[in-house]
This record gives sequence, structure tokens and C-alpha cells, in this order.
Amino acid sequence: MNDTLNLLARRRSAPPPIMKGPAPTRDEVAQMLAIAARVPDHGKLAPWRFIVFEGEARARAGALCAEVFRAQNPQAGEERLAAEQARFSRAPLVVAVVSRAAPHVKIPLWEQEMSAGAVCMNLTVAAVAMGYRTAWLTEWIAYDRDMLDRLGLEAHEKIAGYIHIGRVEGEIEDRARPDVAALTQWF
Ligand SMILES: Cc1cc2nc3c(=O)[nH]c(=O)nc-3n(C[C@H](O)[C@H](O)[C@H](O)COP(=O)(O)O)c2cc1C
Repeated sequence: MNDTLNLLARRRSAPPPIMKGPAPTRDEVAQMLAIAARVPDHGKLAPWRFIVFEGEARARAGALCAEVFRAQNPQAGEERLAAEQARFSRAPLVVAVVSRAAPHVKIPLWEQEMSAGAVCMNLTVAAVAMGYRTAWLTEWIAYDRDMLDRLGLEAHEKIAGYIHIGRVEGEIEDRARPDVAALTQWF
């Protein structure tokens, strides 16, 4: 297998809590995002955008998580609030891929949203090819309107994924993979 196939055949996610720095450099991030944006995109709409959380910005975003969580769960204990404060700090870098899909005369919403999924996967593969490990997460912060407002998402925008990126030493045990033959029909 060549390097590309080998990467794709072996890639697997890593849990953010075991991710270490250093974070990708600004140049590396720019390269990752350029590759991430190179996806099939019916109508050339670029129906997605990025929000990058790095360094102290992760703590600022975490403070928003804790604030929203506390407002909605007044009984929340200090431990839970500390976990919310740390939500964006588990990995050295988090990139939110935001779907900007909107009604269009020709291009269905579904196709625009799938393009955002492709962006997430391209970003994942680019980061892994650069020596990092990743986790594509959504969690409650992808669906809570108060949180999305605080992150500056417009009403029609959605989080396709928070791609967590960092360094992990050693191998990570794989998960069971689907039986592809059982899922494949040769028509
Ligand atoms: C859109 C999307 C959202 C996901 N959100 C979560 C999540 O919030 N929490 C989680 O543990 N896994 C989540 N996952 C699953 C992981 O990203 C990942 O697929 C899985 O942990 C292992 O798969 P892999 O090793 O092939 O990457 C999500 C996957 C997708 C596609």
C-alpha cells in the first residue's frame, strides 16, 4: 500500500484528554484548512466556514460553555462546571467546521451539508498526515442555541464538527469496524 492508502486504512480517532502539545503552528493550521476546504462542493458555494480555538482562546470558549451550562443547570456542581470550562482545552487545537448551508435555487441543502462533512474528514486526514491525531466531536455545544449564539453562529448555521487535534504517543487500540461486504450490494 502507498502512504495515502496506509494512512486511510489505519487512521483512527484519539480521545482528546490524551492529546498533548505542541499545537500545530499557524502555518500548519493554514495548510490543514486549505486542504480541508478542497472538497466536492456542488455549485461552488463554499457552504461552510471555520472557527479556530487555540491557546487562551480555548479557555475563553470554555468559559462560555461553563456560563451556558450553569445558566441551564443551576444545580451544577463545581466539578461539572470545571469540566465545562475545560471542554475546549482537552486538545491543543480545536477547529469548528460550521455548515453555512442555506436554501438555494439549484443545490439541495443536503448536498451542502454533506460538503461540510467532507470538510471535516479532509481536515482529519490532513492533520493525521501531518503527524497529529484527531477526534471529530459534536457534544451538546454543537446543538445548544445559547452556545451557538455565543460562538457567533447565525440562525441557519450548524456545527458539522469540532475537530480536536493534538499529538499522541504510541498506538491506540482500534474499535470494531463494520462488515463492509454485508453493507455492500453489487447491483
Ligand atoms: C458528526 C459526528 C459527530 C460525532 N460526535 C461525537 C461525540 O460528540 N462524541 C463522541 O464520543 N464521538 C463522536 N463521534 C464519533 C467519533 O468522531 C469517531 O468516529 C469515533 O470515536 C471513532 O471512529 P474513528 O476511530 O474511525 O475515527 C462523532 C462522529 C461524527 C461523524
